[in-house]
Amino acid sequence: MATVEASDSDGKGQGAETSVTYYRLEEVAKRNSMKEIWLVMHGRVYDITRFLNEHPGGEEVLLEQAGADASESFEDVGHSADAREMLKQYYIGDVHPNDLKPESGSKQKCWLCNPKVFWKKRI
Ligand code: HEM
Repeated sequence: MATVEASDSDGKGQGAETSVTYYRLEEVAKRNSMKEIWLVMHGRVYDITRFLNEHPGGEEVLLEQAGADASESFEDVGHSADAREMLKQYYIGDVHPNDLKPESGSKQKCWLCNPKVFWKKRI
């Protein structure tokens, strides 16, 4: 785990300072039980231990994703704006930059599916 001070200010002491804690994926992977459950979603780490019993979709689906990247499953369900808002209260930090991989489902991923990029590549 590493904590880095990030600042929105112009360096003159103005603006809100925030500190981000970075977690390695191997650290997240250890939190995979009912006792402690963390998830990664879109590069962010969430400690959802206290949410387990409250999840409207049940605890089983969360346990299946425990300690792993649940971005795709979360999006597949088509969670509401309320659900996305709820996420904030469980946020504990970001995935360490060295462990970040390109988001699956990104527009860049499938150039064949994107006519503009497809034609560019052919020329
Ligand atoms: C901390 C992360 C999550 C939060 C805050 C959350 C929140 C919610 C909420 C509020 C609902 C009610 C429906 C809605 O408002 O969209 C819901 C339903 C559901 N969630 Fe999640 N969820 C989370 C993660 C997940 C994950 C990782 C899965 C993985 C499969 C999942 C699967 C489901 C399912 C299957 C339903 C039921 C959908 C239905 O009955 O139509 N959720 N969740």
